[in-house]
Amino acid sequence: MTDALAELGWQHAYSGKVRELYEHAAHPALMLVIASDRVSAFDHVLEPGIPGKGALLTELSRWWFEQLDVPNHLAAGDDLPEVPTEVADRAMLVRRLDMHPVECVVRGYLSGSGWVEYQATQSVCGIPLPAGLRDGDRLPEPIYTPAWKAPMGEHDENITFERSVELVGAPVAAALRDASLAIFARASSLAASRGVILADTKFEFGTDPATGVLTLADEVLTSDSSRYWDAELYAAGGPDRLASFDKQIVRNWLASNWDRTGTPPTLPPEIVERTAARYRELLARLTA
Ligand SMILES: C[C@H](c1ccccc1)n1cc(-c2ncnc(N)c2C#N)cn1
Repeated sequence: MTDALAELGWQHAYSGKVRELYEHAAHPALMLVIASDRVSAFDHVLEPGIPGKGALLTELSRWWFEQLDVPNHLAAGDDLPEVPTEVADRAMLVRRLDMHPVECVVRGYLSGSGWVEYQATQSVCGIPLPAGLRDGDRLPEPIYTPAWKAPMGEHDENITFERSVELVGAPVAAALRDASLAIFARASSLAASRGVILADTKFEFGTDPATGVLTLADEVLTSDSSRYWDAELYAAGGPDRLASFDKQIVRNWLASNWDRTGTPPTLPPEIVERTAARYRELLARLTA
């Protein structure tokens, strides 16, 4: 695949856990984001990949970009560089932005790093919350809980809104917050109409150097950048109420087959296929 990319002038620029970023010398204002079939859990990239995951999450990002009435980084126009057919269904051709070093996290429910911080401080990112909340509880209203983008391989660090002002300046910090909360409201409402809870998500924004417009970047509202729960399971309140729509099968299998030391075991074919089916199901339910 990399030969086909190189033959078309694409040069590898950056590797994430599950995605790659490419540049093109003849098209400096464009970049290519390619999603792999790799899946990560417990901070490990697991083997084997999940067939179709990259394409399914790319399709979900594209669909959300269409649903959201905000400027986004998807490239359009005539003189676009060719993308190899081998990766086309899991690739996004995007405009190069001046990226802001803030992970714009919005939480409608208390979970993950928010739950950890809440237990210690009864707040998240400096936002005080009611006492007595449990892991997975719905918050009185969605909260904006930014994080500082840590270097590759390190955990992002939850920061206060005031710290984000120091990082990007007051006007951009306020615009990031307002845009993130507005998009989350729209997306969580649409997901709810499909019986899916959008518990939390992470947006990334940049400023378009050609126009100065704040622009939604990266992947958007995928199950890699968001927590999606099944609304019926959540309402039932059972042990699966916080089951990640796509990764719970993997997490449950690892919990019973790995002691969390060393590298995780290879996933058996049945777990791989059931997980692939869940990715397909999530896309089908959200985009129905
Ligand atoms: C974190 C993320 C990433 C993606 C894919 C693989 C590894 C990392 N990333 C996105 C940019 C980026 N830079 C300039 N303009 C853009 N439109 C984008 C985007 N999207 C830089 N890094």
